[in-house]
Amino acid sequence: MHARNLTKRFGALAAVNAVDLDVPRACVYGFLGPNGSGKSTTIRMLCGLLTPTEGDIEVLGLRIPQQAEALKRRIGYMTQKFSLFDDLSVRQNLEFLATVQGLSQRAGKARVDDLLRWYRLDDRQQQLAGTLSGGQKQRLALAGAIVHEPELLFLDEPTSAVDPESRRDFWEKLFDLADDGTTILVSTHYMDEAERCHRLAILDTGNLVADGTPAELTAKLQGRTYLVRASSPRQAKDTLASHPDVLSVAQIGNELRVLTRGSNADADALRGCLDGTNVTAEVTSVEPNLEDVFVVATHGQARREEQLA
Ligand SMILES: Nc1ncnc2c1ncn2[C@@H]1O[C@H](COP(=O)(O)OP(=O)(O)OP(=O)(O)O)[C@@H](O)[C@H]1O
Repeated sequence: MHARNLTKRFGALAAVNAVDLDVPRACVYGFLGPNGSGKSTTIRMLCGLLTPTEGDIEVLGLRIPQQAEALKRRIGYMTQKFSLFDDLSVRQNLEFLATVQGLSQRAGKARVDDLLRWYRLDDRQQQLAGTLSGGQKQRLALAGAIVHEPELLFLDEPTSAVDPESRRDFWEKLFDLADDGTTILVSTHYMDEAERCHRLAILDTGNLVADGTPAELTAKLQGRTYLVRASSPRQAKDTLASHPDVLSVAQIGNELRVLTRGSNADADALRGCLDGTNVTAEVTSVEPNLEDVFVVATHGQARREEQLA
């Protein structure tokens, strides 16, 4: 799947701005970004639900939106709203979707039997979908999205409404699908989920601000992350945050995680910054993580906007 110069404007707002994307087959590709950064809008354009203002899209060898009709049967789409029929049973939901996707009654029944078993819903097949727990609804929605064995699956924040164990379980299912050759594009707010993806794109105010494997993205931040254990974390935080080379300081328990703008501000510079205050502190260099990548990627954009304003 490829997109070039993908742009969507709603009036004066560029919800998605000149985004280039390349998603390899059988890859779990993550889409990360703050609220309103354009993740859903991008996904909707890629699956042919929304027409771009500008740009070219090729999905599974088809030009989108021109060939969106031919794409429909080959993709699955699931959002956080799960789009289930609450008044139909678990089995009826899946059988309905199988019919909509053009499976014969026999093939549909066999496929639904398999899905109910794989997604551990076989003992609940007569239960109304509206009465399932969040995690069960999510499994049913995923089963529904893949009833026609799509080659490509779009998942728009599929785990927002479920507990951590259900999220983990859900991701196991995604990797099973990817192992079988399904390409998965998934948007998320959760760093632990982003960490699991084969590749990631970070969006901010409609712009693609970073992309690569999680390891590539974190490697770029080597030498910029520090842990500070201070006698007075709040005071140390205020002092460090005012240093021009410090991009962010986050308090985690009694420790501070400091992210610098470049390798100019090293551990000695941070210690120097706290000299002259009555705070005693221990500063150590730590490995960057994806949250750091996210902060850098989204801060950069905010800064550019400040400069433009
Ligand atoms: N149909 C529309 N008309 C006008 N503005 C829209 C429309 N759809 C989306 N937007 C705007 O485009 C921007 C991007 O929205 P989008 O839903 O793609 O973001 P998102 O990254 O998916 O956010 P979230 O994580 O909150 O779901 C937002 O400012 C939103 O208000």
